[in-house]
Amino acid sequence: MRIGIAGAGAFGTALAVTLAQAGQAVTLWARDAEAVEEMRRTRRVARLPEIELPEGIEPVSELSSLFACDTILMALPAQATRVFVTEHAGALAGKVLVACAKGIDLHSLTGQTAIISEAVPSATPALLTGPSFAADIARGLPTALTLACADDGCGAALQQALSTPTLRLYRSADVIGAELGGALKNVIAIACGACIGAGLGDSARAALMTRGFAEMQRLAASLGAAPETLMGLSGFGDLVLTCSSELSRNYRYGLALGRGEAFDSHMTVEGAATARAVTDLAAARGLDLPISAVTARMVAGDLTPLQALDALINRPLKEERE
Ligand SMILES: NC(=O)C1=CN([C@@H]2O[C@H](COP(=O)(O)OP(=O)(O)OC[C@H]3O[C@@H](n4cnc5c(N)ncnc54)[C@H](O)[C@@H]3O)[C@@H](O)[C@H]2O)C=CC1
Ligand SMILES: O=C(CO)COP(=O)(O)O
Repeated sequence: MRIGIAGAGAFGTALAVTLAQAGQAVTLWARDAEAVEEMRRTRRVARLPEIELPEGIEPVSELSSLFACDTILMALPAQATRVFVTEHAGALAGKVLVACAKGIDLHSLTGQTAIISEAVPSATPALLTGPSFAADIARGLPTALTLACADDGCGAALQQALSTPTLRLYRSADVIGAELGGALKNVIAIACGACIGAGLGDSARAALMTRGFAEMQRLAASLGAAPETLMGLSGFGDLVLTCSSELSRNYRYGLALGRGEAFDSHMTVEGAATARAVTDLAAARGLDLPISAVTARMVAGDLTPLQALDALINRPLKEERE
């Protein structure tokens, strides 16, 4: 298996580092030729400046080098994947394409693997997701993720090839469930950050995580996910990590909203677009997802965190299981 990674941001680089340290040769592609030249010279990447790139990583800016690989990990931001795979559908034909982004595409309202399948029908789509910060993976801290693939043989081969001494992969055939868990938890993480940033307390955050998880389960079930997948690493596991750590950009973005502060617009915050996508999906399916809905309105600047709280806490009382 010849592994290429599209996107030399934090996550793409972290995966390249752990794979190279485990002895794999990795082609790491970035679109910016100058940045790649700098990576070659310094063996460092801007998004993970404290990490030295091992020898096994070849940074490239030529797409032909990336397309020479048979297995490509797609580590671009979620909203960039559709354009990339559509533009390069011919070169990607027949390849194994592993989606690593966590977000719902705003244009199609589908997950990353559906975008891949639509643009490149002959590719085999898979998904790598679960609780992990790029910095932890790159530093060699222990991490467990989900490798989801509808094709069992391909899933097993990817599980073997992408596991390293510090990165343990569990296999799943429920691609839809795994990708929804990873995408939807980012929306709830923004809500939790806003809650803490606005000084509403840890009890309110626990309520948001729990009721937010109920929303994730509701939407995922309506889109065909297996309930147990949401209980695993890609759903519950990643929700816990992202809603409770200031290493999360989604959580930090929420904190800034809660405090009324500005946030770095160059930072990848997947939950912002996905909150809008979730609102559209919920409307189309007649689902009530109040936390996701007020989060989308906070992101759009239509509600302050305190107005969002007001909207949530004054809803009609109901049974917990509803
Ligand atoms: N950073 C983390 O800890 C983790 C990130 N992820 C997921 O990985 C995905 C990527 O995140 P990061 O690497 O952290 O983001 P990042 O912001 O560090 O890197 C994204 C990279 O993609 C490049 N890029 C953006 N648009 C592009 C386009 N149209 N064509 C080509 N390149 C483009 C950027 O220049 C940048 O190098 C996100 O969906 C995120 O949720 C998943 C697990 C952990
Ligand atoms: O997905 C992640 C952790 O599993 C990374 O979270 P952020 O994108 O919020 O930084």
